[in-house]
Amino acid sequence: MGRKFFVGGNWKCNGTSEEVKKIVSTLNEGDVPSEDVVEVVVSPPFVFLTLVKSLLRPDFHVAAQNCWVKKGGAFTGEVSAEMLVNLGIPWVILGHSERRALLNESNEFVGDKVAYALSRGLKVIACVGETLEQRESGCTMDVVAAQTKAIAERVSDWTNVVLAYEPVWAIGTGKVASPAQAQEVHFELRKWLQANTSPEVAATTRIIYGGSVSGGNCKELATQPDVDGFLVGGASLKPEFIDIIKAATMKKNA
Ligand SMILES: O=C(CO)COP(=O)(O)O
Repeated sequence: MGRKFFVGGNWKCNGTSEEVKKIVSTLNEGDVPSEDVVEVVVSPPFVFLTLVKSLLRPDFHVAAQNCWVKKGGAFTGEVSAEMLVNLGIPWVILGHSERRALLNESNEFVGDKVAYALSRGLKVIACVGETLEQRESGCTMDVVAAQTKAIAERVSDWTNVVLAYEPVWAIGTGKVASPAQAQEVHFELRKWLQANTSPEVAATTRIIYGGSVSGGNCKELATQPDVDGFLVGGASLKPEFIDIIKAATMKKNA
């Protein structure tokens, strides 16, 4: 089906310029599979985007962690999709659960952002995921389907979308979803795409997992048939990010 393994590193709101340079130099020295096997994208805070882009090895790419929902203008504190394009930043993460929860980004707002960013030529890592309460009350699929639906209603071409399943209860908690739990939701999401977009979109869209991914648990997660890569938080700031990128070879051999 040709879904190239995808590993994203979400640095969140971390780092000084010295720390950022150190992380980049570790990444640049890392021995990882070729671009044919794995697509690697790192996402520093806005203020470090150009620094990282200028220092980072050419086979790794850069993502912003957010962008504004429409054309720039009188929106103090926001960064527009046009600005990212202007700086040559190819990717943006949208709909991260931290923004949904802390900044009240609704499904519709995230859907609008995804559509606008794509329309400007950005590639999008769109995040979905349920809270612990939602999982425990048995509505995981309802939640992630509603989040995905708000995107699907606004987007017809999924070529430049990577869907990140990030259960909120697994983010930054050290409580990783089991490979079976991740596979179950990824399988259901793919089924949802099949029914609500097209069989082709379902077969080709990468669905990546995020939530306490580490050098220790990445291999087993990577062997799951519907896990097409990872969105890594904490571990993406450490040398073990290289090991997580290498999990791509598990997929090839799986
Ligand atoms: O939110 C995440 C990536 O976007 C996951 O964060 P952690 O890997 O730190 O749990």
